[in-house]
Amino acid sequence: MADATPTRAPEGATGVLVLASGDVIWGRGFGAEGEAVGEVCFHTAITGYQEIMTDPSFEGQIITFTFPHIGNVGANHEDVEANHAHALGCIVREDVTAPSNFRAAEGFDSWLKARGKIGLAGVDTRALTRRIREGGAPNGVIAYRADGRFDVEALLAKARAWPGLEGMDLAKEVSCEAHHGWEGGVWELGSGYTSPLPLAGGAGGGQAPESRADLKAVPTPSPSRKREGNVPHVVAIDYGSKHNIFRNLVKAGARVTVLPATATFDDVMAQSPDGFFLSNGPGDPAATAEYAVPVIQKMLETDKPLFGICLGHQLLALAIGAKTTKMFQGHRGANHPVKRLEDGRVEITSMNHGFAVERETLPENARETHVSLFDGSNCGLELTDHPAFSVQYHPEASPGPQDSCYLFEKFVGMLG
Ligand SMILES: NC(=O)CC[C@H](N)C(=O)O
Repeated sequence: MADATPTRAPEGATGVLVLASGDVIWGRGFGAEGEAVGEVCFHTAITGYQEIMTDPSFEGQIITFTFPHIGNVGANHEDVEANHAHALGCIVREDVTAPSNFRAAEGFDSWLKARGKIGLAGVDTRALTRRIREGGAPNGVIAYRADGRFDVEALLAKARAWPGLEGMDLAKEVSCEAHHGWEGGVWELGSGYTSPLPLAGGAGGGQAPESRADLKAVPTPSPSRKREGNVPHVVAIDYGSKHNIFRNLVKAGARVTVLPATATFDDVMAQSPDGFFLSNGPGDPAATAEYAVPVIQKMLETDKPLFGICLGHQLLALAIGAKTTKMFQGHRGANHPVKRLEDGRVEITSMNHGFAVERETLPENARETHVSLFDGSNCGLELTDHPAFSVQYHPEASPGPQDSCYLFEKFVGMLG
């Protein structure tokens, strides 16, 4: 890593990462040309780069993949967790090779390019990861120019001017615009996405990929259809949700209606829910809390069950008076062990968070249910006076292990 001086790119370098500290890391650009500023984090998952790039929780972040071979199974139309790619870009060790997989529809390079996302290859990702582990997740700019001409001073100024994720509300920006019904279950080998509920227009085989427009075309079931066929109705608040959460709720037997992050309590109740779901999402939970917490507090005044994941967990904690804090480097990977305190069982989980709930601030009516076996941080809570619980990790996997899928069944089972 060299000091930031306005230099020409070294021979062959078409991409660069400029950190706010002044570190300049050269590499080879791929995907879309351009530049983007955000927080640089690292992710330890070995598979699932498409799900990771499309996870809306990564809005505002540039992902360093610690696994050296990223992109070699290409990209397909199914492994997406939202209708857009949300991570700003990715940093990888080896160049992306031609895809080799029966499911690949195109290369990872062209997939990123079509979504305006920047890739940087040829980086010593171990050194960068060590830097993040020791110094915390830095702000930085990732840039790709095929002609290799960069104004490093300007990129550095941009990295330094970026205010950082703390205090930033991004949920509103990635949430859906209007409420819609969710259709479609989980993916299965051989059949693709299952569709336990009929799809709009009679199309079978799961929701169309990467098309929020298609989702909007699905008529929202009228509240009068609530409990139709004894299917419990979950109203989910979309703070930047991953699709696999909704697929798992459907698999567990629920009907799901998705509402925007800014939905009011009246909007929620107009859907006649049997239970509430609070989704994952990007940014600082304390910033999103300004409009989310009053709604959640009203939800807790009803007798209906509530379940939250990741940002949803943090927002539930804030709604009951606890506090959240920015973590030093965050947790992002598909192998994070978590201990379930009730019986000591260990769940290997998928994680992606940069903020955490401060356990000491949990009120008397909340009980900690899960802790991280990596650093002891809080990973779950339940209320003792209300049927509400939440987890910091991602039981829906995508990517990652499915040890914690039982939580969807637990929640839907509570809906009575
Ligand atoms: N995956 C998530 O929901 C992330 C929550 C929050 N934005 C965090 O980084 O901690």
